[in-house]
Amino acid sequence: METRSNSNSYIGDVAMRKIIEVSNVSKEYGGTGAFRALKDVSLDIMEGEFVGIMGPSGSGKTTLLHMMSTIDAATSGKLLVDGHDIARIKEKEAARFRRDTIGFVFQAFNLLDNMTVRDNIALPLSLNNVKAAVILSKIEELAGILGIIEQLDKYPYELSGGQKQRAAICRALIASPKVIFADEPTGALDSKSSSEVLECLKSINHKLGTTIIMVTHDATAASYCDRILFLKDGSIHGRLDSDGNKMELFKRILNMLAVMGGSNYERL
Ligand SMILES: Nc1ncnc2c1ncn2[C@@H]1O[C@H](COP(=O)(O)OP(=O)(O)OP(=O)(O)O)[C@@H](O)[C@H]1O
Repeated sequence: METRSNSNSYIGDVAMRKIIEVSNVSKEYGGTGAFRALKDVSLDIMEGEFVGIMGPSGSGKTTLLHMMSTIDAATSGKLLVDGHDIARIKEKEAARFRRDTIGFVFQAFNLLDNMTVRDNIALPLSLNNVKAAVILSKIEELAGILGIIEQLDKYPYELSGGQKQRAAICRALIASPKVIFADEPTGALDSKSSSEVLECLKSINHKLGTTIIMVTHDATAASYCDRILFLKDGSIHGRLDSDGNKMELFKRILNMLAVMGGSNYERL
């Protein structure tokens, strides 16, 4: 995540590719001029980053996630995802683009209770007419990384919350998306399950190079990120970069939230 520039960035000699480019994006709900949930937001997210979005309730976190994940359209401004201007591509192509490029993880898991975990994970690729053998081997590989091999033939209601979320992450990854958008992925989990899920997200970020963008209220969850973007009243209020020390970053997050005025922070 970076401030705007016209070219890709470099670390050493390695070019960092922008996967998301948000330029002066605003979002108004209830018709133009009614309520500005996002105000002229600009940011870049680089391929392979694990980025957190924090801010008080109502600050625009989910709205920004919906804009970047193309769930909803911005009122003004420009948004490029993997170099594509979603507002300019036809709806049919946009649906395929989303399917191939983006994966979602939600607080409520959204698994189907009448299908096994394996079938839940396979669903996005089954709908894409991918061969069964390819799907099954991909599921084994991902379930190995996420530690849910033994849960594959169970039904979601037989799993713990953490196992359900790890299954949901597998499903989000099955079509090999470049970006995973996670909206409060640990919001419904106890602290042990939260850590397991966050370790899994970190692991897929490292092993598969998947870019992860995560909205969270939880400073511990955010401390797993490479960078954190803080929203307040629909604008970017601050940014923190990790130097690799999770505990140090956690303290800096708490300081940032204190400076921002955390009166409507429910869970810190
Ligand atoms: N569909 C909508 N119609 C009207 N107003 C909306 C809509 N969605 C969100 N808002 C308003 O926009 C503002 C930002 O909402 P958003 O959900 O993005 O905040 P948030 O930071 O994700 O909050 P929370 O942490 O409580 O989930 C809020 O004031 C909210 O009431």
